[in-house]
Amino acid sequence: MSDPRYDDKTTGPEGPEAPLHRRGIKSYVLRAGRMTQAQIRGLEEVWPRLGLTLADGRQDLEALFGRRAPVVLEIGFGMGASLVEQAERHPDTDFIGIEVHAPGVGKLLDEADKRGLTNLRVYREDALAVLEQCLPEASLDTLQLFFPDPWPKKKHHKRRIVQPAFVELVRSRLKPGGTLHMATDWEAYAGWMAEVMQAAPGFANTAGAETAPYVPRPEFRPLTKFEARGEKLGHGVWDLIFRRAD
Ligand SMILES: C[S@@+](CC[C@H](N)C(=O)[O-])C[C@H]1O[C@@H](n2cnc3c(N)ncnc32)[C@H](O)[C@@H]1O
Repeated sequence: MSDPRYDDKTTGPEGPEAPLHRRGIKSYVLRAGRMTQAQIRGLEEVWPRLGLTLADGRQDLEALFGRRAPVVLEIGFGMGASLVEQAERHPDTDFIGIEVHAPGVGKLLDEADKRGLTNLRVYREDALAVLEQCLPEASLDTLQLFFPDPWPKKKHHKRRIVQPAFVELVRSRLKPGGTLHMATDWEAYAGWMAEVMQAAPGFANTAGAETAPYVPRPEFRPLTKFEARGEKLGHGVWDLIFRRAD
């Protein structure tokens, strides 16, 4: 069955000027799916320790992690393998993941527990609500958005998470000098991201003149499930890293 997030049969170019109807429009589709025992264990047994909800309200991140450390937020971590890998590789950095897909949240929690990670917390919520309601201004060192749903059809472009209002919200949650790192294997979405970012006030592109607006694939970004899937399909990959400049 075709999936509108990837089905680009009627795609056509559209600029980033399309308005963001943030209220009521979702950048995701909730899919039903069977859960493995490990995923259920993650959601039931590990969630009370590492899970966060909108009802927890605005966070004090130093109090949450019990220390002052750089904070990385990842939106849409999928099954979470790359986020777990990063948290394990960087014990001196704190990580927050947001994902709406329950099996992915369960899998991430199960893995985080098995590896004894203490520097990772998870929301199973819409990332826009978490950004607005739970994360303080100027609190993040990095925000990662890896392989977001491309929504290729023109009529679905309004469901793309990267929109002018979204990046304005992201900017407010980044510390000055903090970075927004996006990656996609959809060339048209990469161009859209670049246009949105170049028009967004208060950001500077970190790309050098040779590769701008993109940066070479950074070695520190672990291969994600969707990147591997795109590679098999022969897709290219585009990384964009913009710094909050003010
Ligand atoms: C194409 S998948 C990529 C997953 C992962 N980053 C990877 O590269 O393997 C995009 C993910 O973003 C999640 N997502 C989309 N919009 C979201 C939102 N507003 N809040 C939280 N998660 C979202 C979807 O549920 C989906 O799992």
